[in-house]
Amino acid sequence: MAERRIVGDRAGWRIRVLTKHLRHLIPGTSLEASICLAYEPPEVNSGDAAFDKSAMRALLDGHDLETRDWLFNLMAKSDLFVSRKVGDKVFASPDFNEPMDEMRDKTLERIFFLLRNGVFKDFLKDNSIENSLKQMAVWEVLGIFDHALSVKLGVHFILWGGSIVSLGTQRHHDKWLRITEELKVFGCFAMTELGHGSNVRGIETVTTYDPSTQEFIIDTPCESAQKYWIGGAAKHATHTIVFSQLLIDGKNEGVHAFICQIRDANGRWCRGIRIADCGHKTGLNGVDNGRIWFDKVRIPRENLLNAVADVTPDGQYVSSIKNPDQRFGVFMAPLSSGRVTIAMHATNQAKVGLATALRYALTRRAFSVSTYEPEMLLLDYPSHQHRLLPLLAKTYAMNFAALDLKKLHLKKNPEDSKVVHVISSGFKAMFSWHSQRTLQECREACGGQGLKTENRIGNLKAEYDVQSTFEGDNNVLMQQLALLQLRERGLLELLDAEVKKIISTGLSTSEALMSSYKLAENLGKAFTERIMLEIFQRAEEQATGSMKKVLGLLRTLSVLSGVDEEPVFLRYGFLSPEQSQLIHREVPAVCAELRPHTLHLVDSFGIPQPFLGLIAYDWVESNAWDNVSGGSSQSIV
Ligand SMILES: Cc1cc2nc3c(=O)[nH]c(=O)nc-3n(C[C@H](O)[C@H](O)[C@H](O)COP(=O)(O)OP(=O)(O)OC[C@H]3O[C@@H](n4cnc5c(N)ncnc54)[C@H](O)[C@@H]3O)c2cc1C
Repeated sequence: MAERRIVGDRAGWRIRVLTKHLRHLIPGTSLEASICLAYEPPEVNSGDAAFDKSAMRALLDGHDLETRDWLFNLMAKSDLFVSRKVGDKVFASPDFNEPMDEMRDKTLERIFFLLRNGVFKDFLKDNSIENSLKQMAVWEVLGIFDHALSVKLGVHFILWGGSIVSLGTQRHHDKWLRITEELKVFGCFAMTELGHGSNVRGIETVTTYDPSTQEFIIDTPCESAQKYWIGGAAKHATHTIVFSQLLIDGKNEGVHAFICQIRDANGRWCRGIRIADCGHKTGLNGVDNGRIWFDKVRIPRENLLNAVADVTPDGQYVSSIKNPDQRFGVFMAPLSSGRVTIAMHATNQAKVGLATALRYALTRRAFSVSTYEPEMLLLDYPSHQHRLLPLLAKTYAMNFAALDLKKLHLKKNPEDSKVVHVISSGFKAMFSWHSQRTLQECREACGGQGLKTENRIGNLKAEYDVQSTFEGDNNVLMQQLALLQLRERGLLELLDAEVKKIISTGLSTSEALMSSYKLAENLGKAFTERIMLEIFQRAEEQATGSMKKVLGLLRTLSVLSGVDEEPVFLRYGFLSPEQSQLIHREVPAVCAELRPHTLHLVDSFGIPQPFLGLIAYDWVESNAWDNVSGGSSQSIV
């Protein structure tokens, strides 16, 4: 019966689509059903959900569902965010065909629209965990719309504002937080230099102190010390946090952070400041990245962010942290928040890509098993399931892990900082790599449609590509991770043996660790995956019935496929060849079991239709003639 109902729905649907087409093209035509259109909405090719999708969505999002829906809705109703309307559907996405300057101005316009609508209210003045979680929900939703928008705001609120909160004291909070929240100042974060990116300790900007005027003097002593890539600096920022070596009485006290104004109220550079544009990028052109030189710029003594170190009016250096390594660690703290945000964004991008590609796989048919048989749905090919469903399972695992990380980060005590640093570094690196890999697979899984701007996936890849290198380069983070404190036994023992062997040849410990980089990186991955598995199991405990069963399948698939694709397990003898073969056979079986749940699993992401990519079905259903008319796809608003 159920089968007959679905077949009936399909036939009815085809007739409706054809009717629409032919009436439009040849008014008055008499119509018959035809099989020439092989697209059906994804819902036709999925049964009813075996679990409660709203409960699954609540488990995935974890907090602030109302805020998320309110913001999605606010954007989907504004022409500033909607690039295209197709029949009764709207598609919210930036126009990536706009010239760079227009994209940057549009980002700013969107920010002020959000400000007028109260989106940033109490973002910095209210430090409660509830308010911080709400902010994170806002970043997530904005990031689903556009990475440039979330980066530009992230630089202003998380890096500039967050540095003032965590590295500054009351006098800084009183002076800067309210005007930051109201966007009366626009802040940026100048850490990276042309000569030093990953190695922040090596930066060459120098700050000295003049007791006669009670001012600091910031200087760019050479070309490699110019600040580079500074988000917001090229056009809009009025102020920056500058990271610089602090020289007191000729002694280098290490990297410190200062507040410095770079533009006046008319947008002109302040005295001693020079700024240049980093120019067009392969993605993220809605952000104005710039270069800054400081030519002996004078700032008041109070502009040193002095939570852990200060300079007295007569020029004495004082610090509550004597150990320079620990002090440096504190100054890097704002980057932890950035890494938590990247872990969330990376998960969400994978979700948008998968929701789009899996919906496509549930509408698109290609080839028949035998002549006269209907063509098969892409998602019914085991190979297609094998390409996409393990990525879906891993994305679920990442979702729970990112949610856990957010809470760990917001609730941390000072003594937890190192743990948060290690976990956020591992998650940031693994998730951003996973997201890029997923988007590429999704783009290919949509065939030619994957290249269409409206499909979103290609642009997401370009816009989010930078995640693997900023806020700590992934490769560097993964090695640091392993060296710090991890105890993944098998790999750790191997690493230990290898390092000792190299040292016995006369090399230093650092040199030995450097040449054992592959083992160190694998150790980092093993650690991260184990933590993710533990978090997944905890999330599963909150579910019951069918939902628990489906989550169990996803967990199994994420672990099995992770092991299956990672030759390190076999190479180092953690798995026998027989175990490896068994896993290899199990992955397709679990994929097949998950297949009926696919649409409901991506629906549970809670990402509304306007924020997903346009799939082939959308074109057939309501838009086939728009393209024929020759208009640019971005101009039909
Ligand atoms: C779009 C964009 C926006 C940015 N926004 C800001 C901003 O607002 N503020 C800011 O301060 N910075 C910003 N940055 C800079 C960013 O943080 C740096 O690019 C990043 O830290 C990497 O530094 P780098 O580019 O100098 O790379 P490098 O440090 O030169 O690294 C190059 C390569 O060398 C490898 N490598 C480096 N060290 C090691 C090692 N020890 N062992 C093995 N391999 C190593 C890395 O893995 C990497 O693959 C931004 C960058 C971009 C592209």
